[in-house]
Amino acid sequence: MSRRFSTEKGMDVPNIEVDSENVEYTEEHITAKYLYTKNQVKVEENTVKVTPGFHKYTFQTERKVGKTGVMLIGLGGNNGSTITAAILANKHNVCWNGRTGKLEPNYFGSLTQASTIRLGSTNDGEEIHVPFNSLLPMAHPNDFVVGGWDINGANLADATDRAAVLDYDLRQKLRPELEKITPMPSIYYPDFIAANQADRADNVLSTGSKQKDLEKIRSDIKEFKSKHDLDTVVVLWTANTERFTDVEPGLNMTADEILNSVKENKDEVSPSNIFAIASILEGCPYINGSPQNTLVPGVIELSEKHNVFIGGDDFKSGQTKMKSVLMDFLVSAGIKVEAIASYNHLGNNDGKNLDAPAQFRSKEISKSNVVDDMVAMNSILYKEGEHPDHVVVIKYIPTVGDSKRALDEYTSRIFMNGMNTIVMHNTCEDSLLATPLIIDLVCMTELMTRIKYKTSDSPDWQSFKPVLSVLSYMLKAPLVPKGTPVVNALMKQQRCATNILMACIGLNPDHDMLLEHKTNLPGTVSREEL
Ligand SMILES: NC(=O)c1ccc[n+]([C@@H]2O[C@H](COP(=O)([O-])OP(=O)(O)OC[C@H]3O[C@@H](n4cnc5c(N)ncnc54)[C@H](O)[C@@H]3O)[C@@H](O)[C@H]2O)c1
Ligand SMILES: O=P([O-])([O-])O[C@@H]1[C@@H](O)[C@H](O)[C@@H](O)[C@H](O)[C@@H]1O
Repeated sequence: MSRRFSTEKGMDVPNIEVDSENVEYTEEHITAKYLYTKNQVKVEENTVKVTPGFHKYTFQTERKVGKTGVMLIGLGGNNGSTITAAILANKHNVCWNGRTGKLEPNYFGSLTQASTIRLGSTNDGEEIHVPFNSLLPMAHPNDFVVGGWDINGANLADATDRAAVLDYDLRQKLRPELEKITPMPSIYYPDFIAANQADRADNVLSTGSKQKDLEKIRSDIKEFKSKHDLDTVVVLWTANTERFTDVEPGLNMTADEILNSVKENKDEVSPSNIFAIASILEGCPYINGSPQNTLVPGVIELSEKHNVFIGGDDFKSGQTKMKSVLMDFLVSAGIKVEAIASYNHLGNNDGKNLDAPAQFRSKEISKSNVVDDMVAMNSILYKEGEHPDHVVVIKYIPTVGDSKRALDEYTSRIFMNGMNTIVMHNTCEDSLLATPLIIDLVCMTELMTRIKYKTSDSPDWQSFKPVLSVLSYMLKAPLVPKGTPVVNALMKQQRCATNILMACIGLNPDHDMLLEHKTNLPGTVSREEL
């Protein structure tokens, strides 16, 4: 049985209050002492020695959610225009007539806005699940101030019509507000995106140098922040997929190198490199929603020097999201996936840009590496270096527009060398699946700017590491701090995010054991009595 907390419009989400001597609530902060348990493993020849570890943290979260701005690079694109329109529709509860009658706006598909977390159970066995965004004070998308840049100058009303993602009636109702929004001119270096995008580029900066481009973007961010009196600005790339840049000494291996490469106007510095640098220098978190390698070592070092969050790469919205669930299920079940044929066709401008080999290659990389961790976790099935055959195909078929058709075939070896084939057809409404992730990326990033921690070894408050790997759930190719394992399995990523939020209010992670229903549960003890 599970109680339903209504999150109907106008109803507040439940107020979570943790009753523990280890959690303190003040006007400004929630401060929680947390015992982090971690098994330390040591492999000695054929012996695996495991030592249960206990690590004391104190997390502190600022309760005041600041006024949050979102600056989208690619504001006029399918994702950019759709998220802007959807926020307006939700904020003003704009309903519209669809094929099936009156339709209401929602944030379905967003982890932070439409998922729940199991807190535990009551004494009479009632399971209590609460909205994800009720655990800690979080920004609400309705309150986002949205702006940004685009190499195309269409206003957002024309852009949503061009995208044709949202229903016509809704677009018409939102037109008066949307047409007031026009993207700021952006950086356009033709070599980085497909040549077929050239006819879109009518709203480009012409400062004459990459250094001046950097200075202009920095001033755009400054001006946006001050004009709207913002506490936090998150800059997010949802512009076209760029080709990969070279990564080499002297170019972008260190913060100084990449700053010098900008000054020296080097060809290999991409528009997205410049946006990332500008954001970091303005103290604004930068998120890469596309697959290109914007976050080169020099940009990462710059974020570490300035202690500014960065995250990426490539929204995990449909076909890859399904892959990161199916592969986890199959391999965890001891089923050896030996071939994955991953094809899709789409007809939006993203698909048009990906029709060019260099841009497709960026996407192929992010879509292919997603199985690596799941293969690596089962050496019974896969020998050292063994991988499933895995092909990724993307074709551009204008007729289908944003309604991407994904066709996947998983061929696996099963018991006694039988073979099993799973075929899936998944109509991924690309922008309607990706834009809730933009909300989650911004909400989680803004929250992380308000969380500090200290430990028994380091008594000074510090923030999480600048490479924000807690965002992995939303991303195909998660960027992680050096030396960190890359986790792509979707449920592990979701548990990671959920349990970090639970830890920030001093709660235990949900381990699914439900011993209370399998044994006679003993009374609770304090940690000291353990
Ligand atoms: N399901 C999804 O939609 C999904 C999933 C994962 C990743 N992505 C990535 O998100 C990005 C956007 O997807 P989309 O469907 O909105 O694409 P889109 O082509 O509709 O929008 C991209 C926008 O970026 C603009 N642009 C290109 N270069 C720019 C620059 N240098 N500065 C500013 N604007 C620039 C274009 O004019 C366009 O309006 C793509 O890179 C895509 O690969 C999308
Ligand atoms: O997230 P996902 O559905 O696996 O991947 C999608 C690709 O299949 C699609 O071809 C591309 O246009 C989108 O940008 C997105 O990356």
